[in-house]
Amino acid sequence: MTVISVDLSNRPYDIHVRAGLLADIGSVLAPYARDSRLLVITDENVAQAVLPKFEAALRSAGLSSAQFILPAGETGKSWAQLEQLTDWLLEQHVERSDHIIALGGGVVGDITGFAAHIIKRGCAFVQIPTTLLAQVDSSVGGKTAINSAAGKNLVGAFHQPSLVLIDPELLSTLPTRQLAAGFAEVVKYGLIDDAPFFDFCADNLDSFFAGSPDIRAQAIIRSVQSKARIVAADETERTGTRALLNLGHTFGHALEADTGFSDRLFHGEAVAAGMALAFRYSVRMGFCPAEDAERVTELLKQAGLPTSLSEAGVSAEGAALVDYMRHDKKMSAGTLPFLLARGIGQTFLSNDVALDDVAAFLDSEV
Ligand SMILES: NC(=O)c1ccc[n+]([C@@H]2O[C@H](COP(=O)([O-])OP(=O)(O)OC[C@H]3O[C@@H](n4cnc5c(N)ncnc54)[C@H](O)[C@@H]3O)[C@@H](O)[C@H]2O)c1
Ligand SMILES: O=C(O)C(=O)C[C@@H](O)[C@H](O)[C@H](O)COP(=O)(O)O
Ligand SMILES: [Zn+2]
Repeated sequence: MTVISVDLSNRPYDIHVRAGLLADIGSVLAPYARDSRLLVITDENVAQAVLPKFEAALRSAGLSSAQFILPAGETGKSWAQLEQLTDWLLEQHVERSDHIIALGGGVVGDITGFAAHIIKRGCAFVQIPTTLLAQVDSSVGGKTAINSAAGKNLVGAFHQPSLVLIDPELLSTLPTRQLAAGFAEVVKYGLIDDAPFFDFCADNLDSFFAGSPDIRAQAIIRSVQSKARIVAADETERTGTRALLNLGHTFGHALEADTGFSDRLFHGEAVAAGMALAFRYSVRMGFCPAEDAERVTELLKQAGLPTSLSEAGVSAEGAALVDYMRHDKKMSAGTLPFLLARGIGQTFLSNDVALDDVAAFLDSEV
């Protein structure tokens, strides 16, 4: 087993990564149960694909669970679902000292973490991520949120999990399109500050998608190590370091909004198109060699991901997309800091981007 620590001074926690971990999860979770019982939040697909094995593992350790099952997909991250979820937790007489279990993808993890943050003014939670995206990104770092009418993740809180348990074997039931969406956030770590990891992703793409346990484990561990390092350096995105994890997201969240936060464009797919756009915009600004932007687009395309507005199914005008960006949480005193790149592995935050120019760039892309 690989254990990665998130070294936060006042609330450090561990991430366990091991193929086959699910079978032993009962004994790992036993210390987090009250009266041998756990409160588990999941979604309808995970309830089919993973929950039976999860419950069997709990039973073998003498534990039982009560479950709240969200609808699958981004609609699960809504005010309506948050209300139902918090009502259910109260019906279950959740206590502040309880650890709520998030068993699922980023949607389950984000809303469970937010519910845990607000219920009885805060209780603990454990992340058991079941998608690639959640294993490499959303389960680590404590960003929790729901979406609102104005945009993505606009209502939320920083609330760190107590423990993250990653079993790469859970990806065996994940549809290929979801695997590719998660792969975009894996590639992101290479693009931020780890060019050799970008090369690893390119060199091992076929093995990764073919299901090589070794390559998948390496990709997950390296991603989680990057995320843990960045989060520990800037837990609440105050210094600019954590903002690096937002590469591709200012464009991506606008694309998700334009496609209605729906299965027309998954989050990871929007991030892929957003990263390709961020690299091309960096070329336009004179920061990045065109060749690097082309390599980024090529790798994402090979993974089956969208790399342009049209491939993302977006036909909106640049000005309309920029209007979504005005809700970006990085916006400060009328300026939107933008993640740009000087090349692969050389992402930086720029305060010199004019939104009118971004709109013109987007119009030139169509
Ligand atoms: N908090 C963060 O730091 C952070 C980071 C990245 C993304 N996010 C958020 O995460 C969300 C996207 O997460 P996601 O891509 O995991 O989407 P998701 O949670 O919607 O899961 C994708 C799909 O896979 C299904 N699924 C999950 N596990 C499965 C399994 N093992 N086998 C079969 N099907 C399975 C789900 O039911 C769903 O239909 C977005 O809302 C995004 O904003 C948050
Ligand atoms: O953990 C972070 O910080 C990230 O930015 C990770 C992103 O992949 C993730 O999608 C995050 O939810 C986006 O953050 P937001 O603050 O733009 O909502
Ligand atoms: Zn993301």
